[in-house]
Parts: sequence; C-alpha cells; structure tokens
Amino acid sequence: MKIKFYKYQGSGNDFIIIDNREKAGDKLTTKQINKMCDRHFGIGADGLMLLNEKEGFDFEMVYFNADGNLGSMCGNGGRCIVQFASNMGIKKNEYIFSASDGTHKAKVDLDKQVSLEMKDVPGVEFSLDHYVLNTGSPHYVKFVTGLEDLDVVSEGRKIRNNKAFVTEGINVNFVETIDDDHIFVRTYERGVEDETLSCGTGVTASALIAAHNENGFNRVEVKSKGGNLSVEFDKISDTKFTNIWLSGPATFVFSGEYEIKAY
Ligand SMILES: N[C@H](CCC[C@H](N)C(=O)O)C(=O)O
Repeated sequence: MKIKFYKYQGSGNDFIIIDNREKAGDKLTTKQINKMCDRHFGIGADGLMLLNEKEGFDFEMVYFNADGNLGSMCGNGGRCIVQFASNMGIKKNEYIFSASDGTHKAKVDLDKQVSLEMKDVPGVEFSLDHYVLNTGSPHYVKFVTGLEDLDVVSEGRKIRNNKAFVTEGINVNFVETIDDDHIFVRTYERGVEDETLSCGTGVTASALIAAHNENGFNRVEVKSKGGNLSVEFDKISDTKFTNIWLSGPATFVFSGEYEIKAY
C-alpha cells in the first residue's frame, strides 16, 4: 500500500506529515512509523505527524517521535503542521489546533515565519547545576560554556538515562549565554535518542530559564544548529511563565509516496 507524505522542516528539525483527514494514516504501526523516519531505509525525519480533523478546532496534531512512539508536544512540529495546514488550503489569520498538551494558537506571517503559542509553564524545578521544566514536553536545561565543542550525544544520553529519568525519558538541553538576550541551544531528544538540529520545546524551555527581565515581557533570541528562533513570554515569577510564543521558519521540503510494508 502507498501513502502520500509531505516533508517539512523547522530550523532543521524535520518531519513527515500525513494529511489524515481521510484517515490514510490511522493504521500506521509503531514499526512502520519508525521505518518511515529511518534516514537509510525510509524517508528520514525526527518525527511524524498526522493532521486530523477535530470538531471545534482547525485541526488536530498527533505527533510521533522517530522511534515510532507517540511523543509529547513538539514545538517545531507544531510550527510545521501550521505551515502545512496553510499550504493545504486551511487559511486562517489565527489558527486554533489541538495537540497532546492541549489547545494551541498559531499565526503564519507574510514572510512565512510561524509563531506558535506554547502552554503556560506553572513551575520549574531548580537543582544545583540544572533546571527541569515542562513546556509541553519534559526538558532538562543546563548552562555550559564551549557548547560548540560539547559532545551533546554522549553527555545528553548519560543524563537522559540516569535513574531519575530513565523510565519516562527527558529531552536534554545544553545552553550557552551569548549576551543578555541571545542564547545558543543544543538538544539531545528522547524518542530520537540523538541530537537534533533544533528542538522547539527545548528552545522555549531554555529561553524561559535565560530570561533577562526580572518580571514582565521578555524576548530571547535563540541560535540552534539548524537556524534561529525567538521566544517571547511574560515572566510572572522565577517559576511561572505565561503568554509564551515560539517563532521561526517552517518550510515545505518535498512530497512523495511511500510504500508501506506490513510490519
Ligand atoms: N522536537 C520537538 C520535541 C519533541 C519532543 C519529543 N522528543 C518528546 O519528548 O516526546 C520540538 O521541537 O519541541
């Protein structure tokens, strides 16, 4: 059986998207999704998304990690699926869609940048050398220097697999401060079990922790290996954030048909 797919990328975080309004992707198994995301035997991607119809929303986003399992919220994926919806003829000034962590608003700018409202962050756990918070997905944030040369895969994997996180998994972000309102972020992603070129929920988590204004409005520019993003938010206190918007490019790359094997 063949399935039509679309490939998108948002700051180098790349996704397969399936228009599932006619339920073409409903029966995909974990193994099939994993194979489609495989960079040697499949299309290649960090994750796969289904765009579903949902009553009361412009659409629903269902996100799978490259390992084929359902993931939690994906910030770059969310921005890509909004661009996809727009390209598929779902035109809105402001999108409202449903995802694993709740309702999201989004906007596509004239220059095709996509801004996505992330869920509020009600709490942050502080530890001696790192922070843990949930921006739709769970994130570990650690400030470092010399990030360009850090072995993110082995350092990230160690943290992701330590006793506290091994069962649920966690995404691990290493952050270097460039100046007051610029940071550089590299992320080891659970479910991909590798470094990705950018992780939207990770960039968001890192920006919240790096906020330069004590309270009130903040804007943090974030460099990732795959491109630049910005995060705007209102900081209520050191642990509470609201009105969080992640913005950056989200681009169609190619489309095609994939031959699905029976696994
Ligand atoms: N790449 C994604 C994060 C996916 C989260 C996933 N790795 C999980 O923890 O289930 C992003 O742009 O936010």
